[in-house]
Amino acid sequence: MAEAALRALRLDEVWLLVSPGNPLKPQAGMAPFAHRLASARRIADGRRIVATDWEARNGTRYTVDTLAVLHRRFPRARFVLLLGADNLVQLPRWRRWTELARRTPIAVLPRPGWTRRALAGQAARRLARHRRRPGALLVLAERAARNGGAGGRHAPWAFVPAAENRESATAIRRAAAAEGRGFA
Ligand SMILES: Nc1ncnc2c1ncn2[C@@H]1O[C@H](COP(=O)(O)OP(=O)(O)OP(=O)(O)O)[C@@H](O)[C@H]1O
Ligand SMILES: O=C(O)c1ccc[n+]([C@@H]2O[C@H](COP(=O)([O-])O)[C@@H](O)[C@H]2O)c1
Repeated sequence: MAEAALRALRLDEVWLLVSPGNPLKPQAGMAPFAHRLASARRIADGRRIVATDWEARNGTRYTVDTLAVLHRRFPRARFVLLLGADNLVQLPRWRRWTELARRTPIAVLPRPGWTRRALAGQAARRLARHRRRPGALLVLAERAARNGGAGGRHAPWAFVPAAENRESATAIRRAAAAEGRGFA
């Protein structure tokens, strides 16, 4: 997902923001934060794909708050929020999601069983007039920043056509539990 986004959106870096706890997911069965961070670090290359404990260090759990802190801390950087298609379906349940989508460009990657539903879902319909092609996201974000940034236009979003990947954290947790492996 990170590699496809790097290429399609022409990003400088992808940050894997390891969540201290998704506000909409039960903690039960979740690997401890340190294990999840270590696991993300193993798949990152430490150069263009970087795993980070930013949310844990800054005390934010809701993405709208995390991005507000990131924008303040790195005012010259242009951030794009990368989401799997399942999360676009869920987006209307996120805290202050319309504000999040207005301020932050979003790129959605396909996920088996979710892509079609996501592109026909509530968030996609509500944001339809702000949809652009992937290559345009950063150009538009740069233009918006030059014209006054957050107070200006609605941020764009895009669907990134990429190969689908069947992996799922739930399936990995289930397989580990069934084999009595716990968290590797
Ligand atoms: N196979 C996948 N294809 C596309 N996006 C994915 C895939 N797996 C995870 N993602 C996306 O990566 C982000 C982090 O996902 P996470 O690490 O929670 O895995 P998950 O498989 O979605 O977890 P769970 O199974 O617990 O719901 C989310 O935006 C999710 O949509
Ligand atoms: O801000 C919210 O209300 C919100 C609700 C659900 C999920 N998120 C974030 O979405 C990201 C993906 O969640 P997950 O569990 O699918 O990896 C993770 O950073 C979560 O904190 C954020």
